Amino acid sequence: FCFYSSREKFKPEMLRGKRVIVTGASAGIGEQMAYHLARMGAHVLVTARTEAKLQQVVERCRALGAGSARLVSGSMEDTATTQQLVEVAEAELGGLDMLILNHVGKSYFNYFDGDVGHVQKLLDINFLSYVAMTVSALPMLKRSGGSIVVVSSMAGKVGFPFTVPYSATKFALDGFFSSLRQEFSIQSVNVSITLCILGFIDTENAVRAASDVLLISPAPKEECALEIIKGGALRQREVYYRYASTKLPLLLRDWAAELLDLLVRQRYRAERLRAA
Ligand SMILES: NC(=O)C1=CN([C@@H]2O[C@H](COP(=O)(O)OP(=O)(O)OC[C@H]3O[C@@H](n4cnc5c(N)ncnc54)[C@H](OP(=O)(O)O)[C@@H]3O)[C@@H](O)[C@H]2O)C=CC1
Ligand SMILES: CC(C)CCC[C@@H](C)[C@H]1CC[C@H]2[C@@H]3C(=O)C=C4C[C@@H](O)CC[C@]4(C)[C@H]3CC[C@]12C
Repeated sequence: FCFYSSREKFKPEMLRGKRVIVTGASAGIGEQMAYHLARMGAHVLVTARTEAKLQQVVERCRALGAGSARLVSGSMEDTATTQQLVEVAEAELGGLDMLILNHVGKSYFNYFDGDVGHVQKLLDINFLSYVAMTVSALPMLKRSGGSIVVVSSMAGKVGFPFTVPYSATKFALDGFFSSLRQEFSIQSVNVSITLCILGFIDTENAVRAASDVLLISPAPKEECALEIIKGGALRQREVYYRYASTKLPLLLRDWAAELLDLLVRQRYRAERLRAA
């Protein structure tokens, strides 16, 4: 009874007029999320480093019917970017309903090379900037009873080979945001936190990096983007996409970890990695 009665149905109208920040929106899943939000009539504020690409995304969002569309360009390593995003949301949108944290810094798909500096840099971009954005946007989200959506990965729940620095940053997100969700619950803070556990998705960067090595076909970024938005709008604690290839393998994780590790390794053709 509890299971079914708590399942509200998603309707695109849920996003109409909502004010949403999407990070990493110049490409891949973030770009597709911006288009879905635009079709639903949301006010979208997109961000990434490449201003020219963001300009095109904003134009397409307007054509698709967005309530409004704006951009802030800059690196998430830079606190000035987070500050500017929050200022634009406050001054031009009058607040914020949903913060979608999606960007990731460039890494390599190969054996860990021992570069500690790269791990540090990736933690700054993939983890610390998520924390900083959350802290800066929280007053607005508390006012609106809004939502934080954190895009993570199966690699943030299970150790996969060839993504050592990346995986560390994604595990960190789970620790931070799952702990924070508990505190919000204790303090009755009406801000939802949705952690998204994604499998292999067909974005340009991911396919280029990994498709040769992986014996898994990537899932479509358009559908992935929609499932993330749905989960955020319904205030779900976690989103699994695709469900069968993420949620089901996780059933093995705590009870048959060695078996899961073995099944994972069988899906990699390590001999095809380009020499590091
Ligand atoms: N694709 C996949 O197979 C999977 C993806 N995911 C997750 O989904 C999310 C999106 O992935 P995907 O769409 O593939 O990623 P992409 O590589 O396609 O896009 C990454 C985005 O982040 C931006 N970005 C990169 N570096 C910075 C920076 N320093 N500051 C600000 N923005 C930056 C890029 O724009 P710009 O270069 O202009 O700054 C771009 O818009 C990520 O969180 C990823 O971990 C999870 C599981 C699998
Ligand atoms: C065998 C099953 C239990 C499921 C396995 C799923 C595996 C294969 C999935 C889950 C998470 C995926 C990685 C990811 O999160 C993000 C990126 C960044 C991108 O730029 C390059 C591709 C990469 C490394 C993905 C590669 C494929 C991974 C490991």
